[in-house]
Amino acid sequence: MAVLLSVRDLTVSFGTRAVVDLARLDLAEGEILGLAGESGAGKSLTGLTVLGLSEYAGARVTGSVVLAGEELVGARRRRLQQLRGSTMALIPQSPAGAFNPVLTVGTTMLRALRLHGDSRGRARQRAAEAMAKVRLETAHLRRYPHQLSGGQLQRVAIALALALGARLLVADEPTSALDVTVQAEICALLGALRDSEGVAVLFISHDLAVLGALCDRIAVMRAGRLVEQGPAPELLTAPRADYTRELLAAALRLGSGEEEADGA
Ligand SMILES: Nc1ncnc2c1ncn2[C@@H]1O[C@H](COP(=O)(O)OP(=O)(O)OP(=O)(O)O)[C@@H](O)[C@H]1O
Repeated sequence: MAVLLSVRDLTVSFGTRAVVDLARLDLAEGEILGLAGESGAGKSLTGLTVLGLSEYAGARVTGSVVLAGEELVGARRRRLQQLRGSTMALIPQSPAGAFNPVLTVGTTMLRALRLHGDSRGRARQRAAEAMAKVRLETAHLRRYPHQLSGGQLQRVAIALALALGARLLVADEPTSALDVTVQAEICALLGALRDSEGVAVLFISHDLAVLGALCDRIAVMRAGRLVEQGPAPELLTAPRADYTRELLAAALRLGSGEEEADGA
């Protein structure tokens, strides 16, 4: 499969402190790559940097991030704005904050599509098509964000990205605010969209069980650096790095602790 995203020698720094230092990370078209690691490992900043957003947080970025053949590090803000939506999109942890509360989600979607150059008719058609892809009725477009559940709103956020034509979704803990059943539904949806639409997903999570169920490959980060990466089943069953083994052991302990709590 063709490479969609190629990261090389990427550093992200605040002052003199480099919090991300990634030698090499690739993502193919139609691939789901999980980014794992404990809190503070630099996962979110890596995602934000791919989206061209970390400079807004005051970070300095060096190295190379090539998306669909185009260098993003040092690209003009206006160009990055165009690419966010048309080629790449953020699927946030809490989509409620990403939607304007006083507009119906349909109005938000139509405005975004019109901003990216669609006619009114084309925008309506695309919005309806995208809602079908995320398996939501178009009637939901007439609702306000607070009238939708967290899972439905997350689907609308994904629909908006698809309607705009995004090829890469950067999903930063997109299911951690949802209950377990809805979490599984959103993961299944992302897997289905990879298969049917060929979208690629950079899926950021500290939850190895979620990553194992969804991802084609997993990359493990620690203190800003890549510890190891590989196909998900191999990495989870035969990790090479001690740190990955520690993360897996911690996840297992957490899992068994939850079972005890459930059984109590
Ligand atoms: N705006 C900022 N200014 C200074 N340091 C920051 C800023 N944003 C993040 N950092 C630091 O960068 C490091 C990486 O943060 P990041 O949010 O990417 O970690 P993470 O792996 O996503 O963690 P979590 O799972 O808790 O979200 C942390 O040490 C954090 O304190």
